Amino acid sequence: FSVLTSQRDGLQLDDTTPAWPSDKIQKESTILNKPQMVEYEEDSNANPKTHPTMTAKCDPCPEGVMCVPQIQCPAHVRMQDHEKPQICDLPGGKFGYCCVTGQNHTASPKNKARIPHITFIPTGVIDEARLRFQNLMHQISFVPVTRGQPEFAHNMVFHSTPQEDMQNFQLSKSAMEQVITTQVFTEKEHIPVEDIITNNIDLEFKETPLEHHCHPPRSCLNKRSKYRTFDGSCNNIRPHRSHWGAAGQPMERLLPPAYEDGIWTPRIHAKDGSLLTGAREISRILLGDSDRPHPKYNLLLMQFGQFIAHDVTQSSSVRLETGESIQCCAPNNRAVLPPERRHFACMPIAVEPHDEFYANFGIRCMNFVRLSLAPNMDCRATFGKQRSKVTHFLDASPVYGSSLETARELRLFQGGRLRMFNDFGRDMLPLTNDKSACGNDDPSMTCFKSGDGRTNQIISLVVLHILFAREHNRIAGILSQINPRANDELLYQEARRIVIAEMQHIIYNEYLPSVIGPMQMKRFRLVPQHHGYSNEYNADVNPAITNAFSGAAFRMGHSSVDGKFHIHQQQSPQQPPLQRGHADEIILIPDVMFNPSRMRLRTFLDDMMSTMLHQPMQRVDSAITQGLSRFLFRGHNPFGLDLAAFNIQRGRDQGLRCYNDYMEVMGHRRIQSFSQLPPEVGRKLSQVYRHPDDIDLWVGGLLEKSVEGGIVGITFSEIIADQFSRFKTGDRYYYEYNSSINPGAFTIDQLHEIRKVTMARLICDNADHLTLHGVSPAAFMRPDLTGNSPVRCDSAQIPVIDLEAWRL
Ligand code: HEM
Ligand SMILES: [Ca+2]
Repeated sequence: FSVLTSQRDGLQLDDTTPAWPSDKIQKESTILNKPQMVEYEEDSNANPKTHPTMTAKCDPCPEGVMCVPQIQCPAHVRMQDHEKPQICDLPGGKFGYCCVTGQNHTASPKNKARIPHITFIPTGVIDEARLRFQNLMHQISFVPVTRGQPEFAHNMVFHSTPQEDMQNFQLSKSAMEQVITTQVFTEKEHIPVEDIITNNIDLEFKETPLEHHCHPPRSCLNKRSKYRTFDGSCNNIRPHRSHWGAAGQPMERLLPPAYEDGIWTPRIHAKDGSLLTGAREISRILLGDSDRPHPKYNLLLMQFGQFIAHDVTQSSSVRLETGESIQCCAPNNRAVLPPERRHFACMPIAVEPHDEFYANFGIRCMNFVRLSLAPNMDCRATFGKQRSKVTHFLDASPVYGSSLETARELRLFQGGRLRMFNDFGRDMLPLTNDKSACGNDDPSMTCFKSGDGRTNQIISLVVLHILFAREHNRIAGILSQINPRANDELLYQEARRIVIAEMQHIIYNEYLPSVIGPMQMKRFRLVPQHHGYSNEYNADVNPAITNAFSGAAFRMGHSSVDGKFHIHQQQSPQQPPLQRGHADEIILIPDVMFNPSRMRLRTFLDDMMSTMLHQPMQRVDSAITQGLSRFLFRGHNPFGLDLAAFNIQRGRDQGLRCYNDYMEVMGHRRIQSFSQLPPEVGRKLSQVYRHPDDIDLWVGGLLEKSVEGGIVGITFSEIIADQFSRFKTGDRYYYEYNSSINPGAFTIDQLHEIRKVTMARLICDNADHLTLHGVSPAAFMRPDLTGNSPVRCDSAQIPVIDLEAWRL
C-alpha cells in the first residue's frame, strides 16, 4: 500500500461532505446504546464482535434537558445514578448527549443541594481545619532528596522556573486549605461521597477566612486582540470564562473522581475491600520489556507526542516551603517512611522483597509525591483538582513559554527573533544556568532553556525544541525581508502566529490520524479542511486538559519509547535506509536524560533527526522498555526509577476511576470477569487485580488491540479524540477559524499556505543538512514503507510554504 494514500485517508473528508452521514449517526448511536465488547491484544475469537443493527433516529431528550455535544456534558452530571447517557441528534447531523448541564459544566439546580439547609461553614469547622492543616504542614520528613539521585531528576519534570515553583507552592497551599476544610465539613455532616463527587453540595467559602483564596477570573481588556496571550487567558471572552485553558488552571474530569473520601484521599481499596496491589508489582508482573518495533511508525511520532504532551499539560508535585522536594522513603530507599513521619502529600510506592530487579539493591521504597492542586475559583467546596502549569491550548507554549515573563526572557528583541546560542555557526537553544533544569552540578554539562522546563529530559526532545525555535527565526527572517518596515514586535508576533498554526496543522493533519485512526478523526470532526474556513468554535466548550488524558491516555506514548537510539549517520542521499542492528553508535536512553551535551557535537542534530526518521517506534502495548521501567533518570546510579509504576500511582493520585468506568462511558460493555478476556491477558490481570473493576485505566488501555489505522486501543483513542476536540472547538484562535470567530484569523491565501506545511518541510527547512540529506514525505512513517523513501528537500513531494501571503 502507499503510505501517502493511507495517511491521507484521514483527509478525504472535504468540507462539503456532511461529516456525519445519516447512516453513521444511526450506527454510532446504536453502538453507544448497545455497548460492544472491546478487543484486546492476542484476541482472536474469544469475543466475536456483534454487529449493531440499525435503529431509527434518536429519541428527543426529556423536557427541560438539553441535547449538547458530548464534550459539553460533564461526567458528574451524565453519570448521575450511573445511568448511561441518552444519545440525541444535534443540528447538522451531529450527535450529542441529553444532558442536564448548564453552561458552566455544573449540574442544573434541579439536581443540586440534597442538603440545602447547610450552605455556610460553621466556625468550628474552619478552626478545626486550620489546626489540621497546620499539623500536616509540620509533620514533614526532612530526609533530603539530593542532587544526583534519580528522585531529584523526577522532581525536575515538574520544574518550570524558580518563581513559578514558588507561586505554585502558595497556590497549592491555598487549595489544600480548601480541601481540608471540605474534608472536615463533610466528615462532621456525614455527607455521602456520591454527593461530593457529583458537586451536589452547595457550600461556599465566601465570608469565611478562606475567601481570600478564591480568585475570580480577571476581566479582559482587549477581547479582539489579534494575538493569543502568553498564559492562555482571555481566549474565551464570555464573562467568567476568561481563565478557561489558561496556565495554572485545574484539569477537567471526564468522570467523577475515585477518591476514598470523595475529596482527595487516594483510592487504595479494591472492589472487595482488600488493598489494591501496589503500582510497582503491577508494573513488574504485567508490563515487562520486549522489543516490538511498530510496522508503520518511527520514533519521530513518539517524540513529537511528548512535545505535544508538554504543550498541553504539566502537573506539579507538592513541595516543601523551601522549594525542596519531599522524600517519602527512609534513607537509601530501605523502607517506606511510617505514616506519622511522612509529609501529607506522600504516596510512596512499596517495593516487595521478591522484586527481581530492585531487591538486588536492597530497595524497598520508591519516592512518590502527590500532585499539587488549584484553589477553586468559584469559591465553592469541592474535591481536589489538579493544577496544570502550562497553557492547556495547543499554542506552542514549549517554544514561547506559558507566561509573559518567560516569553520575554526567550526573545532577542531584534527582528522578531528568539534568542539562540550560536554554536560555531549552528543555532542552538540558549544555554541555561538554572540548576534545576539539569540533574547535576557538572559545569561542563550543557543544559538548554526554552519555553518549557522539561526540555532537557531526553535529547531527542531537545532536537524538536531546536527545530521549532529555528522555524520561528526562519519565518521572522523572511517576514522582515518581505516587510522591511515591520518592527520587532510585529515580526515576533506574526512569526509566532504562523508557527502555532503550522504546529496545529501538523498535529491535526499528520500526527493525530496516526494515533487515533481515521474513524475517530471523522467521528469527532477533527479532520482539517482542504479549503475554506472551519466553523466549529463553541464557546461552551472548556478546552482544559482532562485527568484521564494527562494521567493515563496520553501516557500511552511511554509504551512507544525504545530503550536505545541506534544512531545512524547518513553518509549520502543514496545510502539505503537504516538496517536494524547496523548503527554507528548505540545510545541507551537513560544516558541522555537530563544530559543533552551531545547536542554540541557538530553532526548530532542531523544524526538524531535521521535516527528518529529511520528507527521504528515501539508498539503501544503492554511492553515498556526497561530504560523507563528500571533505569529512568538513573544518572550515575546502577538503578533508576520505574515510570510505569509512576503512571499507575499517578492515576490513583489523580482520582482516576477504574478502566471499566471509562470504557462504559465511551459506550462499551464492561468486563464482568477475567474469563471474558483472551486467556493470557485474563490470567495476567487476575494475578494483580481481584476484580475487573480494579484495573487501572493506564493498564487496561494499553492491553487493548489498536484501532484500525491507529496506534492505541478504542478507549484511549476516544479519550484522546475528546481532548483534541476540546483543543479545537474550545480555542477561539484555532488556525482554521475565520475572523468572525478568531480575531487573529488568517486570510484565505495565508490559510492555503499553512495547509501545505508538513513535518517533513519543517525538518527540511531547519536541519543542519550536514549528514541529513533526504526526508521521507510522510515524516512520522517508516521510510521503508512503499512510497515513503527519503526524497531531497526540493522535491515537489515536500511542498513549500510561500510567505509572500504575509506581505503586511
Ligand atoms: C521519551 C521519553 C519519556 C520520558 C523519559 C518521560 C518521562 C515522564 C515522566 C517522568 C513523567 C512524570 C511522571 C509522574 O510522576 O507522573 C511523564 C509524564 C507524562 N508523559 Fe512522559 N516521558 C517520555 C515520553 C512521553 C511520550 C512519548 C508521551 C506522549 C506521547 C508522554 C506523555 C506524558 C504525559 C501526558 C505525562 C503527564 C504530564 C503531566 O500532566 O504532568 N511522555 N513523562
Ligand atoms: Ca500550551
